[in-house]
Amino acid sequence: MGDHYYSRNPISERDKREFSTDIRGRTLTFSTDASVFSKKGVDYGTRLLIEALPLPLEGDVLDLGCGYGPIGIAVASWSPRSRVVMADVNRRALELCRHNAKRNGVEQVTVLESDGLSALKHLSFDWVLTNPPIRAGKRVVYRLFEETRTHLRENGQFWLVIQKKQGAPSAIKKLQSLFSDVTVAVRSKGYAVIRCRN
Ligand SMILES: C[S@@+](CC[C@H](N)C(=O)[O-])C[C@H]1O[C@@H](n2cnc3c(N)ncnc32)[C@H](O)[C@@H]1O
Repeated sequence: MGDHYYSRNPISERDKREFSTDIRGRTLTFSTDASVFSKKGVDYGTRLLIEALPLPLEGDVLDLGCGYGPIGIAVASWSPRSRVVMADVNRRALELCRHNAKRNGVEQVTVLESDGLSALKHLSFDWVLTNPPIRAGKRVVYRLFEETRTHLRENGQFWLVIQKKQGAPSAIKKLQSLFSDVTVAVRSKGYAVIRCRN
């Protein structure tokens, strides 16, 4: 069985890379590796989500399924008054994320292994941000939506990006069953950035 980008302990041969990229006018440098999502550069949907956010963010932010860290690190670098938790199941991604946070001089981040929000039971957030693990399946993704709902503060916002062909219309229906206000903030090339409020 091969690795997935959502394996807990990827075993595939290492393929370490480093790239620098301009995000919202700031240059960030990331290391990536085999068995990590979008290892060759920041994913189109991820970038669209970061560009749509009303930065700087204030308060407690969760980057759910952080991968090597582009969302949480970009947000932290723009939002000195935020506290950012970055969580993933993939240990190789978490190791890269810790390295990348340091590499980009971002200090207010905590990187944690967590299946959904299971290791974050005692925490609540003003912002939850995700490019969800579609390949892990609808059951996992919808569970992440449900867990987010219970950990989002009253005036909190949940932002995610999803492709139409990967089930955006049914994801929006699921989100509408959980949140009172679900809006498509941006659409581009078949991707939708969705904002949910309680
Ligand atoms: C589409 S990738 C996005 C990665 C990164 N945020 C980015 O934008 O490049 C989804 C991430 O969710 C993680 N993931 C999968 N299942 C998860 C779960 N049950 N709990 C937390 N993270 C999960 C994967 O390991 C992967 O890193």
